[in-house]
Amino acid sequence: MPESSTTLHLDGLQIETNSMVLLQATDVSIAAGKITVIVGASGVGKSVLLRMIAGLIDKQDSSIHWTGHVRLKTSDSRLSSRESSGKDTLSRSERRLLKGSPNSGGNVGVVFQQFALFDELTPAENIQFAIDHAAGKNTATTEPESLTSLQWLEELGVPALTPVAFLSGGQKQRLAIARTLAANPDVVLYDEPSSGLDAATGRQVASLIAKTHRKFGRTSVIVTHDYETMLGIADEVILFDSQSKSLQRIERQGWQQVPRRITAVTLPTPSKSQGRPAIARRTMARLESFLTQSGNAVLAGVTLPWTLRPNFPSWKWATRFFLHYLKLVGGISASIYLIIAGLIAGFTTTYFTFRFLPFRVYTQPLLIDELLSAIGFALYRVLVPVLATVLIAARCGAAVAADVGVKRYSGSVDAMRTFGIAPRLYLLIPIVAAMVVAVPWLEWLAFESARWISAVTFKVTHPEIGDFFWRQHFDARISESDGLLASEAFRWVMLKNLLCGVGSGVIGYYRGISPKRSASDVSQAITATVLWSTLYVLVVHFMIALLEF
Ligand SMILES: Nc1ncnc2c1ncn2[C@@H]1O[C@H](COP(=O)(O)OP(=O)(O)OP(=O)(O)O)[C@@H](O)[C@H]1O
Repeated sequence: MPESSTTLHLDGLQIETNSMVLLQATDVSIAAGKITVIVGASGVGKSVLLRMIAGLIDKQDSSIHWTGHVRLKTSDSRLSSRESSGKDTLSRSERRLLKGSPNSGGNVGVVFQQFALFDELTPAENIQFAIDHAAGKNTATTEPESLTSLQWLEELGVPALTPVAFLSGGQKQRLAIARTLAANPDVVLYDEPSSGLDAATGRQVASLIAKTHRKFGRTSVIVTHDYETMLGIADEVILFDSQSKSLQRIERQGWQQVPRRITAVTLPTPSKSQGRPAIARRTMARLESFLTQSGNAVLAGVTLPWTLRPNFPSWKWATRFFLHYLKLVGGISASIYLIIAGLIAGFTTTYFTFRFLPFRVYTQPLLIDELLSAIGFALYRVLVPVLATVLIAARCGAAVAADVGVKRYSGSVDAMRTFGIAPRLYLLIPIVAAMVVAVPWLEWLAFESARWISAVTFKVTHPEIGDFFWRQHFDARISESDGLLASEAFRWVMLKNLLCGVGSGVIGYYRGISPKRSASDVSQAITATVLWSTLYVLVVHFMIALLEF
């Protein structure tokens, strides 16, 4: 059996939330190559501790504060090379997130309670993703694994052809374990691996963890309140004591007493500020969150060009995510949506302009050619761009916010971080690139539909005049003499498309990626994206119109 030589040290660790202390300054070492089970009552802070060890809680996090250090130490000289070989793809804020944590290069893998799998990828692709991002790592385990993704699936008994969404809870759990191990981390953290499973399945999961631990040899840490299931496979047990708020190592002879020593968490008495009327508290919290998010939005806008530098760890995966987002924002449903919008705009402008022309019998013969070129001009330069980009901002911005929000809520974004990958690389940049490609395409579809229906409408309402006349005048002020693509009009339209598309994608991304504690946070992110991105698009059109005309 290969054995990990990596010990995990928690030095002077103190963790508190805004309302209570979870852990008093604590020093603990977690033995290399062993299974350590951390048990504690529900709500004592086990998941927060695990997220902290995994480098997923920023020291500047507004709701959880921690001090102290988490260190990985190998018994040979390989640690230093591991630390310096961590893939440097993280943005400044993400590097700050991992500062003080050992997980800057994917050294600590996490099997998340909610599995945190990528639903849009197949089971094999989920594992390949981990393998590709573990490649080149100088491992501290004695035998680096070189299984292929299909071998991992076979090893853990996960069906290769079933989409991730259709796997059972137990199969997802096994896939999550396989994916974490495939990334070749030194330390594997398991977050409540038996939660939500019946007793028999919980025991199966425990023996699977023991089996993979024996076979692949990592330092394993299981955080659980299900001591009955997990004590059976433990080498070491640490109690997260809710009274003393400390981590206490329990010697083997004391394990039988663990159930008695797990005591329910005492909820904190409300502090003075919490004693304020609920409405005042909620209003203050909302105002604070609004100001923080507005500040973050301005900062994100200013640093965007730097954030978008494409230093991908793998172009293959960047392309894979780009294609996912291209389908999401520019696929069939979005295309049909924009075609319908174009048809409505083209029909209404053409039909109603002539239908409600004042003193029609006299004015139409005089104005008909001018009116047609004005309709063409207005549709091309203003109406279709405004309509299309507003609809795209709402439809595609919401799709982006929903996709990223669900990834955030389900833990997939955290999973990416534990592989040492900044989410901006495979989420933000592919989203922006997909918008840059999709928005001109969707706008073109909308305009061509408007143009076509305008011709049909004119032909039906003016059968005596005919096609040629319509074409001659509708296009008169669109393409000008230097050809459509080289024309100034085209450049203005493209500028509006790109500004609106990129902005809507960025708003959707940042709304989606902000912390999500419940499903309603995801729906709020979607609503806010629709609101802010449509408003942003209208402002862009207004500002550009001032320059353009
Ligand atoms: N992001 C956060 N901001 C503020 N408080 C938090 C946050 N996450 C967790 N808490 C609080 O920290 C405490 C510990 O939560 P945690 O989820 O770690 O408990 P746990 O021991 O894992 O419980 P369980 O076994 O029921 O999952 C809870 O009171 C929780 O409300």
